[in-house]
Amino acid sequence: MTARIIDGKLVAERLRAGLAARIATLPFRPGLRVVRVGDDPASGIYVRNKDRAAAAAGFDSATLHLPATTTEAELLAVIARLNADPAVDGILVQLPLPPQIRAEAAIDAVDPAKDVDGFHPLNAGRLASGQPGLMPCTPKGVMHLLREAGASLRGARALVLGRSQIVGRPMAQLLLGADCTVTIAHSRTRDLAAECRRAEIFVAAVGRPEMVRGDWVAEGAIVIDVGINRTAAGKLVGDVAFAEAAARAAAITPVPGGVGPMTIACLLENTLEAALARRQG
Ligand SMILES: NC(=O)C1=CN([C@@H]2O[C@H](COP(=O)(O)OP(=O)(O)OC[C@H]3O[C@@H](n4cnc5c(N)ncnc54)[C@H](OP(=O)(O)O)[C@@H]3O)[C@@H](O)[C@H]2O)C=CC1
Ligand SMILES: Nc1nc(=O)c2c([nH]1)NC[C@@H]1CN(c3ccc(C(=O)N[C@@H](CCC(=O)O)C(=O)O)cc3)C=[N+]21
Repeated sequence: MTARIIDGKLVAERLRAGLAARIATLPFRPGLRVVRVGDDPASGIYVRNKDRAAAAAGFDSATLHLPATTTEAELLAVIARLNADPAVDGILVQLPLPPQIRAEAAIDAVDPAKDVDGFHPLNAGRLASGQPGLMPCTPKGVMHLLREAGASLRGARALVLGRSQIVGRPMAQLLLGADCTVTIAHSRTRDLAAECRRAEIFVAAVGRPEMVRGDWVAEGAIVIDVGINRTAAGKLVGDVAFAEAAARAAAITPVPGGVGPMTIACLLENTLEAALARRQG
């Protein structure tokens, strides 16, 4: 089998065009503020792409770039100001943060109604309880791509490789909500390759370049590669060995041009959703 390539860039463009059309009818511009502390290079790509996409879709978007020496108290003060600002609908605190700042403290400080990352424990709890709320952008983007690929999810065996707070866990919750039979694999999983081979829907979010080999992939599986890893040569590669996996999968996402652009489109979708909920009750 040779896999169909799921074009995340194209799906993201369509999603953003739909958001732009809805925003054009509103009497206000949804406000997004990204807070970046220091100069983590991976965050640089994300912030640049996001700024461009937000402006083009009609958002009132800005990035607050704080020095790497910012204290936790200073960051919390910035977040408090954004929480109180009525023009701000969405707040994203870019991760990772420098070592003197606890990520948990920053995440907990964001008003859950403005938490467009969906990382606040209230929103994570809503997701785990099957209640509506702001959902993390990357897993939400993956669900869009699975629908786009025509995946039949009800009763399907899904495996999520990775159990991080920001990708793996919420991903598993969304798949469960879509009636998949979900396995979560991680660094302590026994017989990892055999577990992976059972999956009809395979989502890799492990952060290890090309760790998933072709023979870990079931014939006809749908493979979603969340990983974004930069090689020594400066090239971006996913968590999946693409050519090997594509020889067995029914459909697969590339890196770049797969999940990454969907994360940004879903961030904008969440910002519009937060704005409508806040301003129109
Ligand atoms: N496309 C996008 O928009 C985004 C992409 N990413 C990318 O996704 C990837 C994952 O990110 P994130 O979830 O934040 O990463 P984390 O490092 O937080 O989590 C990695 C997970 O993978 C597991 N893991 C690590 N090594 C192994 C191994 N050898 N075998 C099995 N499991 C392993 C860890 O297990 P354990 O819990 O046991 O330690 C952990 O649960 C990265 O490449 C990141 O750059 C992230 C966010 C957005
Ligand atoms: N609070 C917070 N929320 C996040 O969602 C968050 C974060 N912090 N920290 C960093 C990670 C990483 N991340 C990316 C999103 C999109 C691309 C992206 O657009 N990638 C494109 C382009 C890559 C390129 O051209 O270099 C692609 O994969 O095609 C990359 C990386 C969001 N993250």
